[in-house]
Amino acid sequence: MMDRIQKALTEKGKKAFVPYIMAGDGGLESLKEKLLFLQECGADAVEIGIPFSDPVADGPTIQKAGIRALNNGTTLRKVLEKVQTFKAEISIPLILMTYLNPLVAYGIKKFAEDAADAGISGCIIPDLPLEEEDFILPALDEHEISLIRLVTLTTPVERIKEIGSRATGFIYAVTVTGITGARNNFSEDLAAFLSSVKNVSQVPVLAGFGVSNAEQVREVYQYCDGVIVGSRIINLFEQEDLAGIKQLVSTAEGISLT
Ligand SMILES: O=P(O)(O)OC[C@@H](O)[C@@H](O)c1c[nH]c2ccccc12
Repeated sequence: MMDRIQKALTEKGKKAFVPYIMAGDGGLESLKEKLLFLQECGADAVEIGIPFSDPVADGPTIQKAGIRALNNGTTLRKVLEKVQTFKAEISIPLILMTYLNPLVAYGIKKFAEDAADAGISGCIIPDLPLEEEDFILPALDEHEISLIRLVTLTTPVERIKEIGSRATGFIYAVTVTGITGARNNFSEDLAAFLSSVKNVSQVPVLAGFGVSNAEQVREVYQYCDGVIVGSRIINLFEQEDLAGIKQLVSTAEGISLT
């Protein structure tokens, strides 16, 4: 059965565009406004980052956004409380990106309950290994929150298969070796990598890390079902370039799935 995320990413028949924003960057008050704007631009889902003091996978742009958010007192609890107040106005799935530590500190069961209450559809937990999923999956399942799993260019084939068979929502294919942030070009192995992930996946495969302009979006669309753009979106919001965001998100329009 398709979950909410999978449905949202496929029902329009076009490639998916999923922006990432850091909750609390620019003040938690701006979160609603940003989400409504991205929804209006045609984003198919939004990934909301929870700021954390040791963000091991984050590049400079996301790290700085995280520091700004932490400095103005943003916490997982405040984000969930805030999103709960305007969830009725958001129709696209919201996916939380958080490291494990804030979840454990919050309490897994309580987190799943409060996230569901805030209308959250999925979670990305980059430092949760496949082998350790069991202590969190039952709580997420109970509240119909999908766990989004990551694969990278260095993930062994057997492991990609295992992830493909467990996948819910979408598979997050990391297109570079290293941290988030803009890149000039992708690995030569990108096409083969994304195709191999697609071959074993029942759910859409979205590529992210280093995708920062329309040309790169179109390039990765050749090999997968959608894209996630973080650092560039954060920069454009910082520059208050809303037209630039609108234009970038609309790259997906008219590019059909398959
Ligand atoms: O910023 P980029 O290069 O566009 O990549 C997306 C990324 O920022 C976002 O999905 C993300 C931010 N932090 C992460 C940590 C792990 C996995 C993914 C993420």
